[in-house]
Amino acid sequence: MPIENEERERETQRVASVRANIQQRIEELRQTVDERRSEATAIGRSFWDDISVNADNADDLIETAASMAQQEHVLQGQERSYRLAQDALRKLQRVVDAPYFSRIDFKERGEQEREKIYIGLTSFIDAKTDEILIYDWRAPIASLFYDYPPGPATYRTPEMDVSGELMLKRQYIIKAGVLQDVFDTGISIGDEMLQQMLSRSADEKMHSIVTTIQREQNQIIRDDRHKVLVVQGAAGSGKTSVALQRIAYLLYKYRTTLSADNMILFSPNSLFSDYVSHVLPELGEATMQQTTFQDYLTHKLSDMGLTLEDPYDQLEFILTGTDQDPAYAARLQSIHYKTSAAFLSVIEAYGEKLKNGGIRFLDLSVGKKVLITADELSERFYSKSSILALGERMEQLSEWMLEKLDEFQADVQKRFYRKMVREPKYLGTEPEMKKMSKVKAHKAIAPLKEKARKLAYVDVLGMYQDLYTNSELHQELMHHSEQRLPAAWDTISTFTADALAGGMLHYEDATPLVYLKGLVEGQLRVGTIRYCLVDEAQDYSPFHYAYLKKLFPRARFTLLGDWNQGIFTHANASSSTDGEGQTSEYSSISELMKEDETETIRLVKSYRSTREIVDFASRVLPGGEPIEPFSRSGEAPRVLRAADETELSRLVAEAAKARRDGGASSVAIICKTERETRSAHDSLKPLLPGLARITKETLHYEAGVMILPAYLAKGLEFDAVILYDAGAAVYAEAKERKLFYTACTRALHHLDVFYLGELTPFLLNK
Ligand SMILES: Nc1ncnc2c1ncn2[C@@H]1O[C@H](COP(=O)(O)OP(=O)(O)OP(=O)(O)O)[C@@H](O)[C@H]1O
Repeated sequence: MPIENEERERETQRVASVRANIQQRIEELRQTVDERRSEATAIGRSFWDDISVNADNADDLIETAASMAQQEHVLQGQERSYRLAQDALRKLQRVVDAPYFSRIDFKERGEQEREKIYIGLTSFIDAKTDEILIYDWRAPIASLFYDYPPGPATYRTPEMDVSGELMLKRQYIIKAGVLQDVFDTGISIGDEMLQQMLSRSADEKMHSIVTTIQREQNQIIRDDRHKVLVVQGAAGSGKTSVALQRIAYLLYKYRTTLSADNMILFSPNSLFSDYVSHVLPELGEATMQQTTFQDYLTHKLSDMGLTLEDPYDQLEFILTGTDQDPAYAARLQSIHYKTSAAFLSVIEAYGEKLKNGGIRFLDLSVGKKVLITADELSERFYSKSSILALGERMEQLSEWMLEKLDEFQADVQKRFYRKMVREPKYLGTEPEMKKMSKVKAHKAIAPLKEKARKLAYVDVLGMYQDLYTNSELHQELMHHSEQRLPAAWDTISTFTADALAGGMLHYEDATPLVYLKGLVEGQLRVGTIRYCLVDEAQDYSPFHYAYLKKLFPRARFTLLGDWNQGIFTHANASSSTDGEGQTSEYSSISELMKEDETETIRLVKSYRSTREIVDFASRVLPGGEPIEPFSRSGEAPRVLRAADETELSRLVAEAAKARRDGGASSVAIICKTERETRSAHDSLKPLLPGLARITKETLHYEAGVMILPAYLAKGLEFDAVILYDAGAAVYAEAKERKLFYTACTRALHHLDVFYLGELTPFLLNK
C-alpha cells in the first residue's frame, strides 16, 4: 500500500535520526574499546611491578597473594568490559546502514496509546531517553510482525500472553542509511518484499530470511515447548533457512545459559556447510558446531585402522549397480537390515550380554613381549562387580593398566641406565645419565599408555565381527525383541564378514560399530549438547535416530527433512513413492522419539522455484507430499531430445552459455551419478571453458557454470539447472525417482531438461 508523502517524509527523517544516534554510539564505543584495550595492556604490563613480593614473611606472602588476586580480578573485569564493548560495536557497525526493516503498531488491551515497534537485526536504546528505538527481531513482541495480519493479535512473553490489536504493519527498504522504499503490508508478510527477495540471483552463499520469515516458519523458529520437532517441508520451503534462524533465535532467547557450543547442526556435506556458513554471521551470531555425520563417524573410528566408506560411495554403488548382480542384491539387503530398528535392538542386547562376559581384549605387548595378556585383562575386568556399568569397569581397568605401565616404565628406565653405565659410548655424569634414561623410558612407554587411556585394547571390531561369523549369537540376541534373522541372513553375514576381514567398513556398518563401541566403552553420552538440529533429516535411518538420541541425552531435537527427497537406500527400501509410503517412513522418526513430546509441522509452500518449475517437478512424484509454489512466474521448463551423445554435449553447452549470458549467475549441469558427471565433464570441457566439476571433496564453490551429481546438489540451489540426460536409460527405476525430483527442484528460475533415446517415464505422468 503506498504511503502518503508526509508520512514518508517522517519515516525518512526517523531513519536519518536513528542512524545518527547509532553513529554517535559507534564513536563512543570505539573510544571505549580503545581505552579498555590500552588499560588492559597497561595493567597486564604493570601486573608484576605493582606487587611487592616478600617471601620471607608468611603474612606478607598472604598479602601478596591477595594483591595478585585483586589485580587479576581488575584485569579480568577490564577484559570483559573490553569484549562487551567490542561486541556491541561490531553489532552496531553491522546494522548502521540498515538499522531496521519493519514496524508494527500495537495497542495492548486496556491501553489508550498504540506503541510503535521498529524491528531490526539487533536492539538499540536511546542512551538519553531510554526509549527502545529498535527491537531485536527475536524479542517476544516482534513475533507479532511475523504471525499476524492487522487486527486482533497476541504474543507470548515468558510470564504471560499479551493480547491487543495490531494496527499497522510496515516494511522498509533501507540502503546505505537512506530510506529507499516503505510500504504497508496486509495479510502475510510483504508479498512485495518476498517477490523482490525471491526474484534475485542465487549466489554461492545462502542468506538470512529475517525480513520475510513467514508465519508457519516462525512457528518452527520460536518453538521451545517440544523436545522433538519434526519438520516435513517441501523442496524449497525454507527448512535450512528456518534451522539457521532458529539457532540465532535460541542463542538470543537463552543468551545467559546457552552458547553455540551447546548446539550442533548436522549438514549433509562440507560443501553445504560452506554454503550456509554466512547466515549466522549475517544475523550477528557466532557460527556454531556444524558437522556431517560422516565426519563424526570418521573421528570415532580413526584408531581402528579400517577403510571407511562414505555415504556417497555407498550411494554411487547403489545407483550404478543392477539387480542382476548377486553382490548388489546382497548389499541392498544388508543395508536394509543394518539401518533398521531391529538391528539396533540386537546391538543393545549385545551390550547387555557383554556386561556378564564376552568382551574381547587384545594382548598388551611391546615388540614380541606380552606385558598383559588378553585373558588377564578379561579376568580383571569381569572380577569387578557386575553392578558397575561397563564404562566404570573400563575406567578402572584402564587405571590398573596405567599403574602396570608405570611399573614397567620404571623397570625399563633402570635397564636403560644400566646399559648406559656399561657402554662406554655414553659419556655423562650420573645425574645426566639418570635423566636421559628417564626420558628414553618415558618415550618408549608413552604410546602404550595412550592406547591404554583410549581403551585400544578392547577389541570392538572383533566383537562386531562375531555378530556375523557367529549366527547363533546373532540369533540369540534377536530373541530379546522376538525377531528372526532376516531371510537373506547367509548372504548378509558372509558379505559383511568378508568385508570386515579385508579391513573395509561399509557405511551401513559404521554407525552400528560406533554404537557398540560406545556401549562397551561407556563413552556414549555427550551431555553438553542441548540442541541437536539435523538438516536433510530424511537421509538418516531409524538406526541413526535412535543412536543420536542416546548420544545427546539432554538435547532437544529439530529434524528437518523432505521425505520426497529421500535418496538413500534405507529410505527407498521402505517407502514407496506414493503418499502413504512417505508418511510411514517419516513417522518412523516420531515412533522412535515417541516417549518424548514430539511435534510435527508441515511446510508446503515452496519459495525457491517459479510456479512453472514447481508444477513440473510435482509431476515426478504423483501422490507425493503437496507442494505449493509461491506466486512467482517464469518460463516453462524446456524438455529437448538429443539425437546422439555429440548432439547432447552441444545442446547442453549451448544452453549453459545461453543461461549464463542471459544473466544467470549460477548454472548447474546436474547428472545422476559421479560416473556420469565425470564422462559428461570430459565431453563438455572443450565446449565450455571454465566449467567447474564439483566432487564430494569440493569444500567451496564459486558462482558460474558447474557440473555435479544430483546427490551433491542436495540442499543447494542455482539460478538455472540443466539436467544432463533425463532419458529412460538413466532414470527409470523406483530408486531413481526421488533423486530426479531432487535435481529438478534445485532450480530457481530456469530448468532445461535434455535426454537421449526415450524420455524418463517419471515425466510422462500427467
Ligand atoms: N521466508 C522466506 N523469505 C525469503 N526467502 C525464503 C523464505 N523461505 C525460504 N526462502 C528462500 O527459499 C529458498 C529455499 O530455502 P531453503 O534452502 O531453506 O529450503 P529447503 O526447504 O531447505 O530446501 P530443500 O529441501 O529443497 O533443499 C532459499 O533461497 C531461501 O532463501
